Amino acid sequence: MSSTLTVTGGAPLKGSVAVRGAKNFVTKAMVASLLGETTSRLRNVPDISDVAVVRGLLELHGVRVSEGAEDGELVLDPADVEVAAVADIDAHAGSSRIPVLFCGPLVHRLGEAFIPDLGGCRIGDRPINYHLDVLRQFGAVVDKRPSGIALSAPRRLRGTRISLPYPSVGTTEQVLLTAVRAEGVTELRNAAVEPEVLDLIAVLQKMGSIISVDTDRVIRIEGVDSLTGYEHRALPDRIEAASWGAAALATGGDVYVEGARQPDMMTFLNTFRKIGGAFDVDDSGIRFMHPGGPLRSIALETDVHPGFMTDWQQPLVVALTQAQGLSILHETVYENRLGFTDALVRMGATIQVYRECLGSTPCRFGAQDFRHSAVVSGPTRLQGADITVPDLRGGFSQLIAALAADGTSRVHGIDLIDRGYEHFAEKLAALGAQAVRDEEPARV
Ligand SMILES: CC(=O)N[C@H]1[C@@H](OP(=O)(O)OP(=O)(O)OC[C@H]2O[C@@H](n3ccc(=O)[nH]c3=O)[C@H](O)[C@@H]2O)O[C@H](CO)[C@@H](O)[C@@H]1O
Ligand SMILES: C=C(OP(=O)(O)O)C(=O)O
Repeated sequence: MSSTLTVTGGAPLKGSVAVRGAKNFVTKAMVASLLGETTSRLRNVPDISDVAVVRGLLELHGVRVSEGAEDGELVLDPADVEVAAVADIDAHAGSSRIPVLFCGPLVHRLGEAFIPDLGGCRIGDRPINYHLDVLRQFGAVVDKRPSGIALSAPRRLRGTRISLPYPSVGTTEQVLLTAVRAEGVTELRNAAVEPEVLDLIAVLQKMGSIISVDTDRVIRIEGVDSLTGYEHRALPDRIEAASWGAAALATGGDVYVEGARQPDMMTFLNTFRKIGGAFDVDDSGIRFMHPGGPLRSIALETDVHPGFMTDWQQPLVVALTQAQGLSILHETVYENRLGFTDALVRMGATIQVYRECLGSTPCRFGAQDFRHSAVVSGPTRLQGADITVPDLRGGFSQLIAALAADGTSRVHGIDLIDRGYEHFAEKLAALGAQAVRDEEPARV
């Protein structure tokens, strides 16, 4: 089955929604529980499908996962971690990218690991060469097979000196989850320092790790012999929060996002204000508003933290279709994250996609054949359309376009949006949107 949302647009979103823990942190903290000798408790866990996928994979490896006393609390007991059957693991292939982070913890615990083919959003090639290179540096033997990757370690993994070619979030997490129980010290240069990475470091420190985050993207980890479980409240999802902010702006609305946290969203808020959006920060969240009057076009370049997040780009582009003049967009993190604009063009947006780097800094994709820059010309009225969502953020972006558009849209394949947006159809209803979810046979 695949789900469809029928959206009748044209009305501003107004009201309040709450965001819980970040998809891009919670799933990693769940994996970290594999490293502990005792039970972990993770709070503020959202009800999204990526959490369910990681839970299933942990359970296959013998971790007992149950709900805690508090709503959104997971209790993870790793007392009986075991080697899972490859056939069972195979069933998880293709649904999430998190399995690759099981490598270090499983190799420490069991001396071996099998990782299925990865899923996640198709927004580029998404190789895992950095991951495999760092695992080899720690002393793991990596064997690529048709259905996944088998890892083994003839002896305990050893700390090492690593310099990443690019500050990859996932590879930084791979290094952290592996180095904490390796023998000796690991020094990681050119590390990612996204807030979700820092929250993972906080979890690992609670478990007994010794990790310092130095200046200039250098992280030092002193390996220890054993770790305990942790208790932790996940940081809020700054991508979901920004997505609701973008939806408020594009629809001319006013949305209070309970749980949104300003320090993690500074760069988004600056951009939001430059476009002409207004916001108010209080102790419990952020209110995002369209203050009336025309929106302004901007030049926008995505980058690693503290730059403008690539995951914010897709939702915000819809607001740019409503801004006066030409906005220039340069996507520098993923080579193929502008495909979602095709549907926006069908809905009446004027967006031209280019292979050249249109930003101030030439990026890794400039010399290659990737359509990774765009010019958005506005404002244009959007019309409802039949859309099949291409990926998680692109899908939410198209949903925003449907909400801003005149007429009715049918948005197919919204199960992809369930990966990272908790109960979004209910939240839309709470904001006054006319959006009805129904199931239909999968489209082939
Ligand atoms: C589950 C999760 O947390 N996903 C986030 C994570 O993805 P993820 O951790 O997969 O993203 P990375 O930071 O690793 O990827 C950044 C860039 O490095 C490249 N690369 C990465 C690894 C590798 O082995 N080889 C390689 O070439 C990628 O193709 C991409 O061009 O960070 C991204 C960048 O903030 C976010 O958009 C994703 O939402
Ligand atoms: C790209 C994303 O996630 P993933 O890495 O899980 O595909 C995202 O959250 O936008």
